Amino acid sequence: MQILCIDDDADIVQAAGLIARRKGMQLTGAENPQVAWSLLAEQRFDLILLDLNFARGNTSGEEGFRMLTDLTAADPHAVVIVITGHSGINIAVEAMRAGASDFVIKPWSNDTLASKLERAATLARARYRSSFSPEEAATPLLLGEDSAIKRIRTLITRIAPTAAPVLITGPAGAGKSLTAQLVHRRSALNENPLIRLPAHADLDEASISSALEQARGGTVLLDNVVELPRALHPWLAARLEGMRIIATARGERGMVRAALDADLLYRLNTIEIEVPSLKERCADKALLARHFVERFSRRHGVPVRTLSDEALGAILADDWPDEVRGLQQAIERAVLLAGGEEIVVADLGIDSSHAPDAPLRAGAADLNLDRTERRLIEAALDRHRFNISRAAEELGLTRAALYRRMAKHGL
Ligand SMILES: Nc1ncnc2c1ncn2[C@@H]1O[C@H](COP(=O)(O)OP(=O)(O)OP(=O)(O)O)[C@@H](O)[C@H]1O
Repeated sequence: MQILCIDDDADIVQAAGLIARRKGMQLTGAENPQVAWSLLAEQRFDLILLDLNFARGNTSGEEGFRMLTDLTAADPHAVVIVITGHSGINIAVEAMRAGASDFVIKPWSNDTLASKLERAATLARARYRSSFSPEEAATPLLLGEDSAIKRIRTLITRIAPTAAPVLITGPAGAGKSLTAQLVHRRSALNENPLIRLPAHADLDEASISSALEQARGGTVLLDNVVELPRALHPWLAARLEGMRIIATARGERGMVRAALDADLLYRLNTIEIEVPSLKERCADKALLARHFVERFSRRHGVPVRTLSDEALGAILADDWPDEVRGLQQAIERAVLLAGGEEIVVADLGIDSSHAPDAPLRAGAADLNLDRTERRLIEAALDRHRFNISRAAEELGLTRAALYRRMAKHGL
C-alpha cells in the first residue's frame, strides 16, 4: 500500500511515515501540491493524506481544497484523507462533501491515524478492484494548473464512462494522444485494447476495415484523422458502428472541422476537446519543466538539480513550437548535460533560429545573463502592463524577488 502525504510540515510527514510503516505501508512525502503532482504523474498511490493548510497560519484551507478538487477530478477513485487542525473541523466536513473519504485532526493519536489508514486502505483496495484495469495505473496524468487543462480533466471524468465519440484537437505535441488514452482508460470499455488507426494519405480501405474489425465492441483511436484522403471520409463515416470512437486531429478546431466531410464530422464530434498550446499556458511551462526534471533525473539516475532563475526565465519566455513534447525533450537533454549544481540556460539548448521575431525568447545571440535577465523582466512587465503580480508569476518569481531585480536593473 503506497501512501502519498502532502504536507509542508516535515515532522508530520515523518510521524505519519512511522505509523504507516508499522502497518506495512509505505509513505512518500510531498511538501507542496506541485511536488505532489509530479509524483502522481510517475506512480500510482493507493491513498493520499492531504494537509488542508499549507502556508503556516493559513486556516482557510483554500490551497488544500483546490488540491482536493483537482485530485478527485484527475482521479475519481482517489482515496483522500484530509488533515486539519482543531479549528478546521468545519473545513474537514466540507472536504468530505467535496470527495475526501475521511479526515484526521492534528495532533492525532497514533492509534487513531493507524485505524484510519487501515480503513482507507480497505476502501482503496475495493475501489481499485472494481474500477481499474492494470493499464490504467500506468497511464500518466495530464498535468497542468491552467484553467483550460483543469477543464479538460473534469471533462474527461465526466464523459469517459459514456460511449460518446470524442474529437480531440490541438497542436502537435500538446497532449492529444495522452488525452485520448485517459478517455479510454476511464471508459467502461477499457478492458478491450485501444485499437489505434493512424491516418495518412496512403491508407487504404482494406487496412481501415481490418482495424475497425478489431475494434468492434471496444474503442478505436483515429489518430490524426484529417490526414485521411477526403474521398474516404463518407466511406469511413458509414462504417463506424458498434464501437466507441476517439479521434485526434492536429490543428485549430475550426480548421479541423473544415477539413472533415460533414458526415464524418457528425460521427466524431459529439464531444470536442481542444488541447491548448503550451504558449498560452505560462504557469504550466514552469510546472511541467520541474516535473520533467524530476522524472528524467530519476530515470537516468542523476541527482535532481533545480532550474536556475535564468533557465526558468528562458523556459517561460520560449514559445515552445514543439509544445510539451519539445519541452520534455529539452529538459531530458538538460538533465543529461548539466554538470553544475543547477540546470542553466546553456544546458537547455533553446534555439532561437526558428522564431526570429519572438521578443521574449532567451536569445542564443546574446548569452549575457545580466542583459538577458533585464530583457525578460522588461518584456514580462510590458506584456502584463506593469502588473507586478502577473509579471512575477510569468517569470516564476515572487513579487519581492521581482522588485529586487527591477531595482537592480533600474527599472
Ligand atoms: N499535460 C501534460 N502532462 C504531462 N505530460 C504531457 C502533457 N501533455 C503532453 N505530455 C507529454 O508530452 C508528449 C507529447 O504528447 P502527445 O503525444 O499526447 O501529443 P500529441 O498532441 O498527441 O502530438 P501529435 O499530434 O504529434 O501526435 C507525451 O510524452 C505526453 O505524455
